Amino acid sequence: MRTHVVDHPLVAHKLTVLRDQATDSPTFRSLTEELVTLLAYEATRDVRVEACEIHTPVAPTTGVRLATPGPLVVPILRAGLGMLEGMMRLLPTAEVGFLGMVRNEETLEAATYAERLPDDLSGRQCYVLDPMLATGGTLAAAIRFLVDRGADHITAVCLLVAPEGLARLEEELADLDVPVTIVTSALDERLNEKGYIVPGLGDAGDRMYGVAAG
Ligand SMILES: O=P(O)(O)OC[C@H]1O[C@H](OP(=O)(O)OP(=O)(O)O)[C@H](O)[C@@H]1O
Ligand SMILES: O=c1cc[nH]c(=O)[nH]1
Ligand SMILES: [Mg+2]
Repeated sequence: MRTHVVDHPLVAHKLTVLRDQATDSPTFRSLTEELVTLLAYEATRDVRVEACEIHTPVAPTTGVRLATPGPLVVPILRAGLGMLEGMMRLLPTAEVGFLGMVRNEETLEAATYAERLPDDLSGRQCYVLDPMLATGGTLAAAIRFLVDRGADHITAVCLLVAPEGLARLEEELADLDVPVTIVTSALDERLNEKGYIVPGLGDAGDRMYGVAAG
């Protein structure tokens, strides 16, 4: 597994505003989109392309286009939904599949409550969107789900990751022979006793959409 922390002053600036508890929901949502577009530029460095012949108004030439089948973008509901538009700005022709997952805040175990994805992901490159990689339970389950369906290349885009979550992914996904890359704007210090990332930004879903029951 490879982890890439994007080192760019605009990423750091936007992340700082997201972390600030004084930032309101509309600002949080629009900054998330902007930040994800910057992360998406790095996350798509190895998006699959194929050669193609075209004619410019002046001469024939060889270029590249996205390979077929194209990438699948998978936001993890709820909070991953707030990252979708930022990603689609760079991959407007990508297909989108949805996974609804929630972490039990007592046990910290992840559960899947919704799934809307192609049945067969053979040969598909998948981009998973989830703002927070905390204990890693949610992302580990999501990645295994996609690989079990046939996905052969996984990139997860996360606003923030915790060292504990990265270690869990390394351990739980060690048996996969599919390349997994995590692209993030920061590797934070640790988790607190409630499984929240420190310093983090709080509950990403709540900050985007309001406090959810349960
Ligand atoms: O790494 P983990 O410890 O599994 O935690 C990370 C998960 O927690 C949050 O989702 P949450 O369960 O709060 O659902 P929500 O997006 O609906 O708020 C976050 O968006 C991740 O999906
Ligand atoms: O810090 C955290 C941890 C899990 N989920 C969040 O939204 N924030
Ligand atoms: Mg939440």
